[in-house]
Amino acid sequence: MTDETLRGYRESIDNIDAALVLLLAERFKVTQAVGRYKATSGLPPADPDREEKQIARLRRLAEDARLDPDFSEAFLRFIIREVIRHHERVRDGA
Ligand SMILES: C=C(O[C@@H]1C=C(C(=O)O)C=C[C@H]1O)C(=O)O
Repeated sequence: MTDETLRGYRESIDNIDAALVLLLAERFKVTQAVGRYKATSGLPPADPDREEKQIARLRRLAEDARLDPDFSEAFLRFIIREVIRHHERVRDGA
């Protein structure tokens, strides 16, 4: 690999990281709206059935994309944990 090749790879990594942050920001925008809806409707912050369906779907997608499904599951669970924390805060009026 040359320095020029490395520079090109890193340019791509920078773009991908930027896309990931923008996608996450959009996801949290939507989940915060869901949190407000749940709080006003008396629904619980977490929905384990929905989570398991999402995780199973993501694992299948990861396998198709040749990405480690365990890593994908851990990543999604990390995000969902943060979403539920937000929902609890909204429910508690914090
Ligand atoms: C966003 C929701 O709330 C929680 C967060 C989820 C997520 O981030 O994917 C999924 C289920 C819920 O535990 C939801 O119920 O749809």
